[in-house]
Amino acid sequence: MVTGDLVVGVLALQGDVREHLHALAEADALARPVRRPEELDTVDALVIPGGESTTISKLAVEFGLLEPIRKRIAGGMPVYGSCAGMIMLAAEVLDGRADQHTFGGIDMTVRRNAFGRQVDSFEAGVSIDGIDGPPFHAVFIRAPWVERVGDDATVLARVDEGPAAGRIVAVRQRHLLATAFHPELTGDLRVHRHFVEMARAARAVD
Ligand SMILES: NC(=O)CC[C@H](N)C(=O)O
Repeated sequence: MVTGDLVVGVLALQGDVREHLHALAEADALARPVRRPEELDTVDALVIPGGESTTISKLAVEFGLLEPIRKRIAGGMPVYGSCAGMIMLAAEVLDGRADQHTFGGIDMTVRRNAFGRQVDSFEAGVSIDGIDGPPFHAVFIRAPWVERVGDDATVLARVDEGPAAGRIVAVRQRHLLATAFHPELTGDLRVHRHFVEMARAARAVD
C-alpha cells in the first residue's frame, strides 16, 4: 500500500539544485537534496539538475553515489535529468571527457555541448508529446542533443525551428525522463508535474 507523500530527491553535487527543489515543491512533491547514499535511500524518485556533467560525474564517484544511483535506476526508481542530467542518464556520450561516467539507464547517445558550436545558449519553442498546452519556451545552455535512441526509448520532443530543427531534445524510457533544456529556469511547471505524475504512477504499481 502507498503511504505518505512522494519524496523526490534532487542530486545536489553541483548545478541548479535550488531551482529544481523549488519547481518540485510548486508541483506538489516533497523535495529534498541528495548528497549521500543514506539520503538516496530515503527518496522515491530523483532529479538530476543541469550543471556540468563532468563535474557531477567526478563528485558522484567521490561521494560514493555512482553505483548506488545505477542500482536504484536498474531497480526502477523514476529519474528526470535536465541538460547535464540528460547526459548523466545516457548510455553513451559523444564529445565527453575520457574519464566521464554516466549513470546510464536510457539507451541513447548524446552529444555534449552540441548546440554550442554555433551559440552558447538559445531559446526555442518545443512541443513535448504527452504534455498538453502551448509549446514550451525551452532554454538551452551549452546543451546536449540526442543523436541516437534505442528501441526501448521514445522521442518526446525535437527542436521545431532554426538551424537545429529536428534535433531530439526530450526522451523517455519507461521510468526515466530527460530533456536537453531547463524547465526549472522558466517557471513552467509542466515537465516537473509530468515527472511527479510518472513517479506517483510508478510507486502505485510497486
Ligand atoms: N546547462 C547544462 O547543464 C550544460 C551541460 C554541460 N555542457 C555538460 O556537459 O554537462
